[in-house]
Amino acid sequence: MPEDVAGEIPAQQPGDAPGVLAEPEELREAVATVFGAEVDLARRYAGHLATTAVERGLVGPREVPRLWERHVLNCAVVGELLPPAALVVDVGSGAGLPGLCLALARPDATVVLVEPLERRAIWLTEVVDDLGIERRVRVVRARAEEVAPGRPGALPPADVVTARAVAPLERLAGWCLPLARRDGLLLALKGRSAAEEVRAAGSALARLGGLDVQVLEVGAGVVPVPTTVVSVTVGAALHPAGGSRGGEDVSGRSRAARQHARKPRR
Ligand SMILES: C[S@@+](CC[C@H](N)C(=O)[O-])C[C@H]1O[C@@H](n2cnc3c(N)ncnc32)[C@H](O)[C@@H]1O
Repeated sequence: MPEDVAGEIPAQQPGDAPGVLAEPEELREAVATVFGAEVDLARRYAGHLATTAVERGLVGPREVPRLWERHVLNCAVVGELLPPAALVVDVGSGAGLPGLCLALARPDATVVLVEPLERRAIWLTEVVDDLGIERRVRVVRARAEEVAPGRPGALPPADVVTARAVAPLERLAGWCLPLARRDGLLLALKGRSAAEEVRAAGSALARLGGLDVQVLEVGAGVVPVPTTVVSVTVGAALHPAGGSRGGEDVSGRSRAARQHARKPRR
């Protein structure tokens, strides 16, 4: 058991049946703040990361002791940037980072996890089913370019497109900005390279239709190390005809229905 994984609930080991992974004592308050009523589901997701994701090569075994701080919480705090009842498309989800963390931190959101690798998409589908959140999380096995407007597999325009560790900002923007509605956001989790990437990609972002590029820190005062996010707003140039979302989202619920939806069952 990793030294910093504490709690009454035994920690998971590769080879164990998926269960829960308790957060370290020093992160207990942060986890409760970020996940609220969904904390048990977050622990079960972390249990999957520590076992089945390691066994299937989605997560390195050395990441297990720092899953909560460096991965789950680091991603989940980005939930504070989502508008109410948002449709979120997470590009290159891998093991659900940040998409699944956001779905658990913000149960009012509907999340589409876009992941091209079959092994990862299968694992994501199994975890979504196990957590019982399939009504608000959908897994799409595709590259971002394949779900862009005009393609046969096009997704409805998202309020927010997220990505972590997928590609340099300029390439990422080329893939992600077309997936968002007009005035929607690309939120790219970028770490220390954020300001430098923004400088390097500046004129390309404008050419791609991105506006109001900002480097934000989220989770300050909640988690030990805030998360750095590059936020880019989608301008009218990308959606001259409007590009707003129609009546229904990927879950088949209207925006009004999502806004008034009660928290989904566990
Ligand atoms: C380094 S992993 C990061 C996974 C996860 N976002 C994380 O932070 O742990 C990059 C992921 O992006 C996916 N990917 C690469 N190119 C992509 C594309 N064009 N569209 C969607 N996903 C892509 C890969 O399959 C892989 O799962």
